[in-house]
Amino acid sequence: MASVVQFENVGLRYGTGAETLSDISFALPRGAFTFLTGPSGAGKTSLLRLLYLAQRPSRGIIRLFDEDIVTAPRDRLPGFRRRIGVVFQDFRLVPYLTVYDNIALPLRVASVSEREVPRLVNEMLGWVGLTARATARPATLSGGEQQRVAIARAVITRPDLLIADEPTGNVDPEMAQRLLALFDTLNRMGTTIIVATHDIHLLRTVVGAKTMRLDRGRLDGPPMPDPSIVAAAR
Ligand SMILES: Nc1ncnc2c1ncn2[C@@H]1O[C@H](COP(=O)(O)OP(=O)(O)OP(=O)(O)O)[C@@H](O)[C@H]1O
Repeated sequence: MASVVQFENVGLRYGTGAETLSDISFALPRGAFTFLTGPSGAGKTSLLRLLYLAQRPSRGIIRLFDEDIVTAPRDRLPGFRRRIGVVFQDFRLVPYLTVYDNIALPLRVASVSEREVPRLVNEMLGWVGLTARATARPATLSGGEQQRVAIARAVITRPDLLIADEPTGNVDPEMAQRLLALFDTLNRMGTTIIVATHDIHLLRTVVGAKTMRLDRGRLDGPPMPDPSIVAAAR
């Protein structure tokens, strides 16, 4: 597989208005760690929605795992989705399930043996510092705790592609570092990662990560190494 993600001249228009995304072309090689930045309203969430197949482009070609997902038959889409972990900006936890069962959900969807589930879920609970809240329901958690559940749920199956929309927006800097370290570990095991963020401090934390910048629906250029990291390496 040459690239996990490939966009060629992708455009997205909601309704009849102006294009929200225009002429988007980039590739994410397997194992890449990429930050997507840009001002509010630039189109970051829209680009991620195209990536996790919640939205079809108005034009252009999108390939995921070397397959054209725009022309792929509908029954192929669940197979693509199972290989993708998503951390949504608004978390989207299942309100009537406990923290434990929210995190276990993707394992159960993937029919992982129930004997394996406790070990995997408890490991993730430890990583995100929520062991003591395993039996709580999402509504009783703080925003930052909900965000950590959302992250644990997204990474527990070790997806081929992890897409995260402002995954550290609700946590303190120390927890942000810890979550980034979790992403970094996953990345070293082969997961391709794309993280949309406003947080410029975050961009400096992952050595080797590249940054793509969106401005009013257009990419500034191909993925570039973060200049601060290049400078630090010299
Ligand atoms: N479902 C939709 N229907 C119509 N317009 C939309 C829809 N979703 C987003 N937009 C518009 O598309 C533009 C880009 O929005 P998007 O949420 O992708 O930006 P963003 O860069 O993620 O912003 P933020 O950093 O504030 O989350 C905005 O002008 C927004 O109003």
